[in-house]
Amino acid sequence: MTEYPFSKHELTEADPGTGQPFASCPATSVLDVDDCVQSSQRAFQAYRYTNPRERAKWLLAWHNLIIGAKEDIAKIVVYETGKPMAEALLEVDYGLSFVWWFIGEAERIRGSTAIPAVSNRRTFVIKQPIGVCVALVPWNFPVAMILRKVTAALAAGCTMIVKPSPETPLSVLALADLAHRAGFPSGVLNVLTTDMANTPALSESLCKHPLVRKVTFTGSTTVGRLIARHCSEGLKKLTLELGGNCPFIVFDDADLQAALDALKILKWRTCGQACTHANRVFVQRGVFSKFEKMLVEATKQIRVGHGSAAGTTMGALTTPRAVDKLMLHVTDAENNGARVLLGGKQPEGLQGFFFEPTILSDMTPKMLSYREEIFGPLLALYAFDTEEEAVRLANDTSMGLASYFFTKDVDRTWRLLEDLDAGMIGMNSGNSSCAESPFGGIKESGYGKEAGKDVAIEEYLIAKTGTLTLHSGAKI
Ligand SMILES: NC(=O)c1ccc[n+]([C@@H]2O[C@H](COP(=O)([O-])OP(=O)(O)OC[C@H]3O[C@@H](n4cnc5c(N)ncnc54)[C@H](O)[C@@H]3O)[C@@H](O)[C@H]2O)c1
Ligand SMILES: O=CCCC(=O)O
Repeated sequence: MTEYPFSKHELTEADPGTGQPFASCPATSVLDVDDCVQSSQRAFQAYRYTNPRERAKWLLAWHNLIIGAKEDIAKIVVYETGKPMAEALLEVDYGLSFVWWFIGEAERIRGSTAIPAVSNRRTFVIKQPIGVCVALVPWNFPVAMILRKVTAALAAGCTMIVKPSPETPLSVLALADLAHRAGFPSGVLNVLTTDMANTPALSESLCKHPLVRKVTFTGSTTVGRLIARHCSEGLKKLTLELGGNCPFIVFDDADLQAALDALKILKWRTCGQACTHANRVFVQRGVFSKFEKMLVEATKQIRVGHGSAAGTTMGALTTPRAVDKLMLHVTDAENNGARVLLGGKQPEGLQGFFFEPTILSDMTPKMLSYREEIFGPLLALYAFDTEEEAVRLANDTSMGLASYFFTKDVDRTWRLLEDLDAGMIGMNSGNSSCAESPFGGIKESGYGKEAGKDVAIEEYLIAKTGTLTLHSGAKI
């Protein structure tokens, strides 16, 4: 890898599947921020005036290069995150869906015109790129999260600086290299890799730099609050995609197999590390025992192992701190009366950051896992009796990212769509994140939308109102 022009420090990456170092890359610091932002600002001055079709063509070239490098990118993701190869490949495909979507959006940015109450006036709103943007991105979907943010910004005519999580810088560097090869002018996409020690100061400095106009962050609510504080000083436009504490409700009349299939993905994929995952699984008492048994049987089929090993269906957690957190959740639940149906500890004979797929039953609102995002392979089962109780429990959280429910009752489906407090509602559906739909939460899960028609690209645009007075010839 070519040496990064600014920094002399190194970030060492560990393979979560072995716990051993496997690569290193530059660790930049606050001292590198101004040069980087200035480079993005210079690039912006030209890039903002490129024709949208030109931007779409560059995005298309990037899209095709990513397809060509899919296996290599996925392999990097396996070693950075711990996820199995099949999941890493799916992540690249998921990421590509955003590139494809924003290729189309680039040419569909629209303003508006109107005739106001003053008859000889005409008003119009034009949309322009906001300026230099910063993406602070997490480690759980390093490819998809970056592509979702960067392609929206670049389609809008903005330039972007990406600061990847210290755990996953290499996949981002690979994507940036492909963007360069796709023809994007230098400085349109810049990357500042860094280690954990430098992350807070570097992120703060990016958020507070006067030339940065927009920040987008995906990560925990705790860090999201900090970012909002940093951005408030310069009144920067901000998108926050934060934690979930997502409820998953199974009613007595549900198609249990469909609910199980959805839940398997919403809990075990990415080793439980997704903001949209089911954190609290509420099952109505009439089907509780049956569903519990189905779940345990299905979970026993999971093969935990290194992401690169054939047959692995669940990889390692990405960070060692996640293993400690899971132990804490299991101990807390057991101490408060939960039953461990499966797992509950680290598997034997595996090096690295592993945890057994764990199912806890007889959970109650007293428990830590009820209040906090688990972000790991721990499935917590709660029994309920009535729809009112299920809705009350589901909404009993400061978060509001996604909610899911399974029922065959159409009236109830509509009621729950209206009553559940979340930005995304899965109705007899599991994870429904896709490029075509707005992604984002309410309450402490953040604000702003990524993906979806018009709304996502709006996050990277400013609106300018023009008022023209006709001094002669006005017909109305
Ligand atoms: N919404 C998501 O997709 C998502 C992704 C990753 C992590 N998380 C949340 O994070 C928790 C665990 O992850 P973690 O242990 O890495 O948590 P964390 O809160 O330390 O970090 C979350 C993210 O923020 C970054 N970060 C940390 N401190 C920062 C700072 N001061 N300024 C800027 N960025 C900073 C990290 O590099 C990471 O990408 C999970 O429980 C989950 O709630 C959410
Ligand atoms: O974990 C955060 C994002 C997950 C998704 O895009 O579905």
